[in-house]
Amino acid sequence: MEQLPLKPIKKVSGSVTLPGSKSLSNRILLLAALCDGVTEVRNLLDSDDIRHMLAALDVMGVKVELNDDKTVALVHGNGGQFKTPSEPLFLGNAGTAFRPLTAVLAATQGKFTLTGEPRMEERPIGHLVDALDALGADVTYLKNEHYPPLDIVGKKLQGGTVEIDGSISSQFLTALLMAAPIFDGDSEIKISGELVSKPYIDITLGVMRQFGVVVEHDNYQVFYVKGQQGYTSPKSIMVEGDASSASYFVAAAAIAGGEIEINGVGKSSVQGDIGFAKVMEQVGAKIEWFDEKLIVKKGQLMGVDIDANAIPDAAMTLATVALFAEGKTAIRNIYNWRVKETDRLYAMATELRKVGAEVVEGEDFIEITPPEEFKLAEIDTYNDHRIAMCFSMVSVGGQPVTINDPGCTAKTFPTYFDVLASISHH
Ligand SMILES: O=C(O)C1=C[C@@H](OP(=O)(O)O)[C@@H](O)[C@H](O)C1
Ligand SMILES: C=C(OP(=O)(O)O)C(=O)O
Repeated sequence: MEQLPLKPIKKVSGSVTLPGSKSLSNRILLLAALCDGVTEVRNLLDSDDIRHMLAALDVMGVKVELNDDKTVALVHGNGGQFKTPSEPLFLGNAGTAFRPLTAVLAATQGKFTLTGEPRMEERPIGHLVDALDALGADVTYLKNEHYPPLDIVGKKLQGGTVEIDGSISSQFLTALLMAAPIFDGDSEIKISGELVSKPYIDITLGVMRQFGVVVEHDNYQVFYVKGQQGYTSPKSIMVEGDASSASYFVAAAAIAGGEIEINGVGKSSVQGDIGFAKVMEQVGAKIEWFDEKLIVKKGQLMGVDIDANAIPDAAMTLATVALFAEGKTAIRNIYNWRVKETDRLYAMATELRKVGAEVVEGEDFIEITPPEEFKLAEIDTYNDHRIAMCFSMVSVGGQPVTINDPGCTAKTFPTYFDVLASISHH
């Protein structure tokens, strides 16, 4: 296994340009494929999660031309006339590929098998499949009930009134919303359970709007989508920078100072994870807000107690910021950390203890008290990009640390450690 020893960092300064948002990239690619005609996608993310979506589109007969650094794509949409692939669609551990493709393929002609990495087979999809079943779709579990891999025999779906449980992942609702405009009739989608990760639904509705589909809703409880609409290509579309990826640089500047300019997200961001910068202001970071840029400086950091349900990905970064804040930090209402790339509550608690923090791991929360004395540790990353990126904060705080399997950042940010090195002073 590769290991990356990180030396203590004294100061960070300079400027970073964020790679494109994972959430936007995969939504845009799929909707562009469902259009007739060509869509130019600019600032596309080049990472594993996007590669899996691109590979799936390729074997289903959607032509996508990429520029040399794979950040501009010309997607030749074929109106959703997907070719039945001769082999299973392997989607890695990309939730933003697996869930939306499940719903869209269930509603288009063809036969598809969707598989993924071993961890994908442990990530639930039952709430989405239940809703698709209720709409008359033909989706079969190939191994364990409620989990991938899946067999899908796609067909025209009529729509109608359907319930979907929103309490484990917002991606199930996102998937159903993205498929609903290609149903034959209108849909009324009712949420059961408390809808988690709500800002991701705004990302979905925003991208659908850019592709010509307007969804009405009653306070995120009932969604109304007209059938037989199809999507209309915006011709050219820009992916804004990844707000979850921004969290590491916001945190680094807040911990180690100097000043960092973060280009690609700002006050006009459509991504909920921009809310992490607001949380960091509460923690003590000094932030200047521009439309598509942030300038962040160090501050006196204090532990906070927050409900992080709306920002599950970026909130992980707060768990390592907590190592350098005064007093206790509590991150609450994050049960679904347990069903992501790994059981993130367990993994975070375990690795934070290795560096000397006192940690309480609750069923849906984590409380962190910073170490009295840091311990030299090798951090296991559980094939979870965010654990690897979060624990680089230990070095940002002036402590040496070793990151095991640093290559796992390829899921969303393959160049992360190079970018961090480019702003680091030892
Ligand atoms: O829709 C999306 O793009 C995402 C939704 C969130 O998942 P959940 O809704 O499962 O919390 C988030 O954690 C994931 O990284 C991306
Ligand atoms: C939860 C994540 O990914 P996915 O899109 O696979 O759910 C993540 O990127 O933190």
